[in-house]
Amino acid sequence: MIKNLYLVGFMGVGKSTIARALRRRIGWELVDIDSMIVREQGMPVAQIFAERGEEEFRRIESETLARISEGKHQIISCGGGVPMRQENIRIMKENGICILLTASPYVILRRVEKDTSRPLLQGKKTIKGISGLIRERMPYYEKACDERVSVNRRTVRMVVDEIVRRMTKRGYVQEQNREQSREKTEIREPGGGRRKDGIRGAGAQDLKQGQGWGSGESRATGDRTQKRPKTDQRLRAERKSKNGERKGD
Ligand SMILES: Nc1ncnc2c1ncn2[C@@H]1O[C@H](COP(=O)(O)OP(=O)(O)O)[C@@H](O)[C@H]1O
Ligand SMILES: O=C(O)C1=C[C@@H](OP(=O)(O)O)[C@@H](O)[C@H](O)C1
Ligand SMILES: [Mg+2]
Repeated sequence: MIKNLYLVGFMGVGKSTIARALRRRIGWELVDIDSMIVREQGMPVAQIFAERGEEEFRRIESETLARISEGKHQIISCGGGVPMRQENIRIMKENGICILLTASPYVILRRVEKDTSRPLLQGKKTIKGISGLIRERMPYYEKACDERVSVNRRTVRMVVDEIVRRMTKRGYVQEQNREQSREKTEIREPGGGRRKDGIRGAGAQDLKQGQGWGSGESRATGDRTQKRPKTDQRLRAERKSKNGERKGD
């Protein structure tokens, strides 16, 4: 049995969001390395970069990764820079499976353009800037990962389904009753509001069910909001998207 599941990939690809949704689905502990660093250091990532420098952030990041990797059955959301150190790759390989989430520069740009918490993206929020950074990092990401999953044109639920499918195929988790497990993957926000990017409240840190919130994540194509189709239509669409992925990824 594997110990941990590590999510890696470029900034804004959705590692933290997917990790939270996966926790509901497979019931493992959730550890977001950046959140843990922020909590333990008592300041945001951007402030650590500004006051202590990137090297110090990387040292803390590696130390945190090593420490949490001693635990088991954890979904570990890594910061986008984790695979840049060979030592970090070694730790992940020794302690679990590493899944790389990928997205086009366009999707990344849309997700990070209003965000100010990622210091390495300041002044680089253009297709050219993001493409350049992705190109530099991709060899390290490839080296670290055991599986890669595209998030382009996929909702949080679709990405989670795909990861669970891969984990099940490898015998690392047992697939639960699909509809039951979906309940756990519902992502809600107060008032049931629908976000512009087509997912519901996936950015919220502390999501709880049963608080009179909206009825779950909407299905989206190309991150655009759509009315949620009926179940059999939904399953057909999902199968179609999986076929598309096999051809395209
Ligand atoms: N599948 C998705 N569809 C649409 N938006 C998403 C999806 N996954 C994540 N997001 C949004 O993208 C942004 C970045 O996600 P986040 O989980 O913080 O990325 P990372 O941890 O990889 O940097 C957040 O606003 C999040 O809500
Ligand atoms: O790619 C990187 O070097 C970084 C990614 C960030 O995390 P996310 O990938 O969750 O945005 C955060 O760790 C820090 O800003 C550095
Ligand atoms: Mg994150």
